[in-house]
Amino acid sequence: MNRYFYNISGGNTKSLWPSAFAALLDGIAKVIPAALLVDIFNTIYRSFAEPETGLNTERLWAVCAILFVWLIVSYAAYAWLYDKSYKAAYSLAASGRLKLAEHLRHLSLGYFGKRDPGDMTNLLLSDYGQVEHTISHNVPQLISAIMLPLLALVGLVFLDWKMALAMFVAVPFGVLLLWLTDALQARLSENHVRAKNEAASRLQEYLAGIREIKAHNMGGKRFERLRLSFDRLMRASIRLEGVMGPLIMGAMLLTRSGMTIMIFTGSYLLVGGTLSLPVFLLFLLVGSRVFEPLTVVLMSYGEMRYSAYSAQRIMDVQREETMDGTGSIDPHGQIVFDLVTFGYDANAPVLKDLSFTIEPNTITALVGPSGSGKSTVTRLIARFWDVQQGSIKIGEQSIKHADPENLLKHISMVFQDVYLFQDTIGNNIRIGKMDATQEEIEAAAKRACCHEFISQLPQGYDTPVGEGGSTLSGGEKQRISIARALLKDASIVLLDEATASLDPENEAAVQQAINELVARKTVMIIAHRLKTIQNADKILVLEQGRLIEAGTHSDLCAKEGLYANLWSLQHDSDGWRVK
Ligand SMILES: Nc1ncnc2c1ncn2[C@@H]1O[C@H](COP(=O)(O)OP(=O)(O)OP(=O)(O)O)[C@@H](O)[C@H]1O
Repeated sequence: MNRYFYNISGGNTKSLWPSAFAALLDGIAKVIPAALLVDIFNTIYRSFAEPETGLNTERLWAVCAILFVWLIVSYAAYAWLYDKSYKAAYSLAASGRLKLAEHLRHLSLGYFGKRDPGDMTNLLLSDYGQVEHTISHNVPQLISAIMLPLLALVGLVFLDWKMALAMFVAVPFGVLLLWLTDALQARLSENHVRAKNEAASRLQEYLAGIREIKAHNMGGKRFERLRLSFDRLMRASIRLEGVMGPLIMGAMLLTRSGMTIMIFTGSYLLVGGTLSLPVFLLFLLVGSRVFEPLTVVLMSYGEMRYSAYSAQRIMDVQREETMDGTGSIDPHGQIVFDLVTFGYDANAPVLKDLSFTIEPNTITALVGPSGSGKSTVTRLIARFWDVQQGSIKIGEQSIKHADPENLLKHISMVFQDVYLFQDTIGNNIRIGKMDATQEEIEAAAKRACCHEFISQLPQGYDTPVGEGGSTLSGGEKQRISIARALLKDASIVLLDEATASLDPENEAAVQQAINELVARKTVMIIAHRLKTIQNADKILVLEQGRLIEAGTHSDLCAKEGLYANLWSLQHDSDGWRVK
């Protein structure tokens, strides 16, 4: 139970206390009118049983006054309960989501490779939603449902222990039934959450890939995957409700049977003359109050069990080890790879014993066949992953111990597949420097050769772009990402050169933008067309993750190795060149 509360509160159990206390007050407030009603009945009953004393109107008025005060106090308690429990739930979920998103930012990219993006979205939205609901609704109910019977039991035992025993005798059996089915409930909930996440992920995949699905006429196959996932969800839902429903109903009936047992016992004792009518009435009234929240909480037991798995999933991600470090790099230092071995899967190295040095303010090109590990090298410099063997140093600092924020502050990256956020063009450029002025943004855009096309758009820099930048051409997106990098003005530039697929006009503009970007920087460029890098200071040739050649263009041509071979194979038109 401790673990349950620990998990649903995201490790902050104290945040549940105000709502628990409010629920307790609310619970107490609920039994008071029952006791007062019995007093009213008692007063009226006595005026009939002992006519000579007459009706004690003063007492009746006093009880009415207390009832009135109770009304105000219970309203205040209820309002407080609402305020505390909802605030606790929503603020826990909001801060928890942000904390988790921040935590995700510090995880290795390898972690995301192992998980479905749809699953991560569900974790942040659906799982937190589930936990939010449990904290705002189920936890206060649970506290009220436990405390109320306990308080009632203590009070009623003094009044008539036999009646109190009759009232609560069935409760342990109801709880026992639930306890016995706990493991089954946990398994069914787990299956259901998994099926729900799977269906949401398939749906997300289907919508994100709708263009490809249409283009390749894949509707049938992909739709089949989607249909199957919905089918699995339906079966998991039926199993969850169909199996757990009767069991929970059984536990509820068992618990509620206490009321019937008590009525039988009360009638028997009343007839036998060992129980007074007002006390019997008091038991009936308190009983109806006590069993109501108990029943509600048993009904929501399934939901609480369900949210336990959601909370567990959230905590599992929270416990994932982050990429930490405190060191600062010297952005003007050498970049040194020393016997680096790395694989996305530790047992299948993609880079093997890789050693090289990049001098500051020089341009180094990475060349090699597809899959030889070029992109992997650039990702390792930015510490998207940590290496398994060897070390990467920038200046004297091993990046394994560098603060990732400090490291990335000094690196600009331009990828082939540019991602633009669903925001204005101006704000997409501003990502390079969040406090940039409009003038700085426009200056960067001019240097990246995108000011002209942006200015021609109806809303200029305020033009919104669709998620992923779907409303712009490939070349336009490339230039916006270069403008971002120019605005950032980092000392190290990692560039996945991507002009090959552009039309000549766009290509010339992107080439000019790249020239602006790489001037006076330490640059590592992945070259797809060798003509573009023939003037690089150093060319590294990779094959199957090993460095097989290194030198200038003329050195490598003279060697007549892989580079010379690739060079002679390429017949590209004139393109961008390192000056
Ligand atoms: N995120 C990843 N998870 C697992 N394996 C990966 C991942 N990224 C790349 N790989 C694998 O690592 C190897 C090297 O990939 P990398 O992208 O570094 O090669 P590359 O030389 O840049 O290729 P290309 O020129 O085609 O872009 C490939 O076998 C690739 O399948």
